[in-house]
Amino acid sequence: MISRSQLIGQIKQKKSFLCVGLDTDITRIPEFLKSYPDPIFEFNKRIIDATQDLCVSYKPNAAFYESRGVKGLQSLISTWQYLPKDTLNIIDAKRGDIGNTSDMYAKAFFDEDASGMSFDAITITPYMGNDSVTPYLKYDGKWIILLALTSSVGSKDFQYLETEDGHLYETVIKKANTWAGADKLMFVVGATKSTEFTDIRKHAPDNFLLVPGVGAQGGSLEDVCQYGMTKDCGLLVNSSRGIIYASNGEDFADAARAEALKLQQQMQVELEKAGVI
Ligand SMILES: O=C(O)c1cc(=O)[nH]c(=O)n1[C@@H]1O[C@H](COP(=O)(O)O)[C@@H](O)[C@H]1O
Repeated sequence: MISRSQLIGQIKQKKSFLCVGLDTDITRIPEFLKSYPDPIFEFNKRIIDATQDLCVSYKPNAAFYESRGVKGLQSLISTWQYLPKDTLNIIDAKRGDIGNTSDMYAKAFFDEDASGMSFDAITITPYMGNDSVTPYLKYDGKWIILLALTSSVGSKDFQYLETEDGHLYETVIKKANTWAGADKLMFVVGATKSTEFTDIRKHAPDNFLLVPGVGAQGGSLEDVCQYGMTKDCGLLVNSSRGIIYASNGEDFADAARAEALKLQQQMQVELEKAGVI
C-alpha cells in the first residue's frame, strides 16, 4: 500500500517518476533464461533487481501473463510477491464491467487472501460508468487508474468526440473526479498527447497521471513535463519495451538499468526545472 504522500516522497527521494512496465513476452526474453522453472519470473526478478533504485513504480501488463494460462498466472503471483513494497505496483488490467463482476476483478487483483496478489493500483476502462468503478474503491489505500486519453491511434474514434466539457476524455476526467479524490484516482494519458495535457490539467489539477508512450511509442518526456507536471510532480511515466528489451543477451538486466538510468536522469532535470526537488 502506498499513499499519495508516500508516492511523492519516493519521487523526491529517488529523483524519478519512472514506472517500469513488465510487459514480459516469452518470445522476447533471452534464450538462456528458458531453462529456469519460471523464465518469466526469472526475467522480471532480474529487471526489478537492476532498476528498483531508479523507479517509483512497476506495471505488469496482465495480458502478457494471462496469455500463458495457469503458468502465466503463477509468474504474475511470483512477480507480485517479489515487487518492492515501497514502489507503487500497478496491475495493468484495463478492466470494466457491471458491479458484481467488478467485485470479482477487484478481488482478483487487490485481495491477497483470495488470489495471492494485492497490487496497489489497477487500470480500468471507464465507459461502463460509476457502478463499474466503485467496487475497487471499497479497498482502503488502493488506487484506480482510469483510461482518459490513450496513446493508441484509435483514441480518435471515441475519446475526442465533442461534449459540453470539450471532448469525451475531458468529461471522463470531470465525472470521475466526483467519484473519488486525488488520493485514490489517477488517469492514463498517453505521452503521444502532450499538447492536450494543458486541457487535462484544467479538469485534473491534482491527480497523478500515468503516462505510457515514451520510448517504443515515440512520446517526448520533455513535452509531457512541460504541459503535465504539477508542484507535486503529478506524473508517473511508463516505459516497457524500451527498458526491458534493451538487450536480449546475457547483459539484459544491465542494459535495462542503463535505459532506466537515462530516463531517471532526464526526470531529475525536469523535477529540478519545475521546482519539485
Ligand atoms: O494503460 C496503459 O498502461 C496504456 C495506456 C495507453 O494509452 N497506452 C499504452 O501503451 N498503455 C500501456 O503502456 C505500456 C506501453 O508499453 P511500451 O510502448 O512498450 O513502453 C503497455 O503495457 C500498454 O498496454
